[in-house]
Amino acid sequence: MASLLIRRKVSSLGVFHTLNGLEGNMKPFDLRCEMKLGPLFGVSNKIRQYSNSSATTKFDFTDLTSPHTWYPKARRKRRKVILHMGPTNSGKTYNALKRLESSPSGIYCGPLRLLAWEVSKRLNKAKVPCDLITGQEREEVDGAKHKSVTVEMADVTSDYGCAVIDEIQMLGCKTRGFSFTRALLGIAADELHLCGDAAAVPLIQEILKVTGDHVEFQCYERLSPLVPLKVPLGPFKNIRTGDCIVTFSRREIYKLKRDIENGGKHLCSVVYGSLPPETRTRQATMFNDASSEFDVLVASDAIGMGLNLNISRIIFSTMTKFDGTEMRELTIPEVKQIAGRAGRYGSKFPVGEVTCMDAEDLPLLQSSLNCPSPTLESAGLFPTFDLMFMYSRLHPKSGIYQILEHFVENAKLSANYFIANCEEMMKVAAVLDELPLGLHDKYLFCISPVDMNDEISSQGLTQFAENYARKGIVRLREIFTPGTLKVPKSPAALKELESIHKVLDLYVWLSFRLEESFPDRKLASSQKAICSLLIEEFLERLGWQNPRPNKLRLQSGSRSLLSQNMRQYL
Ligand SMILES: Nc1ncnc2c1ncn2[C@@H]1O[C@H](COP(=O)(O)OP(=O)(O)OP(=O)(O)O)[C@@H](O)[C@H]1O
Repeated sequence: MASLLIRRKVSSLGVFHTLNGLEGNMKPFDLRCEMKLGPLFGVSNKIRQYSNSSATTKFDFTDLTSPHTWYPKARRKRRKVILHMGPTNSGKTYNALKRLESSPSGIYCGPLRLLAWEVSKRLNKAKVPCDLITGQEREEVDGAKHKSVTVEMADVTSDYGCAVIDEIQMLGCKTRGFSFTRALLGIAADELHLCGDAAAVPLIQEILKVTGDHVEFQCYERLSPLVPLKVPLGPFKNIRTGDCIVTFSRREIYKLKRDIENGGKHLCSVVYGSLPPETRTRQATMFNDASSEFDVLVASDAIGMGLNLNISRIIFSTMTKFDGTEMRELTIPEVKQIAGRAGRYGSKFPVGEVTCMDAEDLPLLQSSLNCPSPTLESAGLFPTFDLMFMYSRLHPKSGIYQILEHFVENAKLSANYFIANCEEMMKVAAVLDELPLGLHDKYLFCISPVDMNDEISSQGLTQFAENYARKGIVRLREIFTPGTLKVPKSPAALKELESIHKVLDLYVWLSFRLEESFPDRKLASSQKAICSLLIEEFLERLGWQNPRPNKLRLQSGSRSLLSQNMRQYL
């Protein structure tokens, strides 16, 4: 029987997650349904507690209109919520962390592993023992009553004196926003400090109207000026000490570093998302240290949040980035966030400057800095495990893929919320359904922050899929008549093909993502490409529609070469 407090460790991905069993849905509940479900997972008393005994309305698992009721522990408190709102470099986080430090217990939830890492270091240094919990690591400190976590790891089952959620405007993020919403609604703290852009204020106020919390504001002004320059950088000889050139791919970072260092005047530190925190800190320290020769920084937008660096001038090498799906222009908040790193208060440079490498990018830079960030309209939401579990008991044949699909298609939401973009989760879900795992493990794998830009976690997941892909290829050789691609007709064989297809498809997708993020890696590209071609063959011959046309992005040269070689594998 499931206990109310489910606490598990998924060691293969280093994920630790706590979930409050039935977090309580205070909706009318069909008692017949309770009778059926309650004994199965030992929560009938809990359900009864939140159910209306006179109600006869059928319980609708896809009704997500009152997510605040999922967190009874937080609802039992009248939390004091302090909104620290203002531009970058205005001291919002500084003030919130001061409160956290002086509180008898607390939790910091940040958007980046590096920020969680910095806050835990800072608190421990200030003799406030603090655990560090992220998707990659769990470092426990003796006697710690404080935790510094990435927001996905926020604990909604414990009581805290103080909690800080940094960069709260990210609750509008399509993919990760739901974790910020969960932390906002679910953390049971006497004081909850929210730091971020003022664009999130109306939405947060709306969301908190129903929680009974007491809301206060602290508004901030930038602590040092930021000056947009009217001229672009021009040639690399114009680079000077304290410059930070921002670009969005690792390949481009190293190319810029080479180009600048070839000029013979500067050495460059580099900072990007997938560097281990220790390495990033070393690179940042070298750059911050006036006596070091590394006086220029080349970085990705990983410097955009929270990091305090001695940057005098931010130079955008481009104003477009690939966001995992397409190339697009930087958004206003992204431009502000990155530009805001120049001239940090207390750094060597009291005034920050910002420009672009190319003159044609200047108008977009200027307009983005001059416009207020668009007001956030809605926050991400994702059903809790309890809701999925209950749904699965009534539909025992559904895998997690189908359950997710059902929730995405049928979720009922209030105007303040949108359902999280589950595209990536569903790709993982499709593979998980082929594996002998329980629903809870599958759920954890799906919502785990497997950062596909992080080499270790993405590689882990890819290897996981690869093993199954290999088995799939072996099986394909058995199913197909050697030398031909004649498709068997029996429903069982077709079903099997469909599941092999799912695994191969996921494997190929993961491999391409991995290669995109880490171009230096030598992946087994021929095997990957063969999988890709097999998938296309299946789709064509079975008349299935390719759900992601053009996503596999096989170059045409290697395509025809592999097409020739493919038959030997069948
Ligand atoms: N009262 C203060 N005394 C000393 N240093 C301060 C004070 N307020 C802020 N700072 C310093 O100013 C810098 C910017 O502060 P902080 O990181 O809190 O800004 P922020 O508004 O959260 O910015 P961002 O949104 O860009 O992360 C930090 O280096 C911080 O330590």
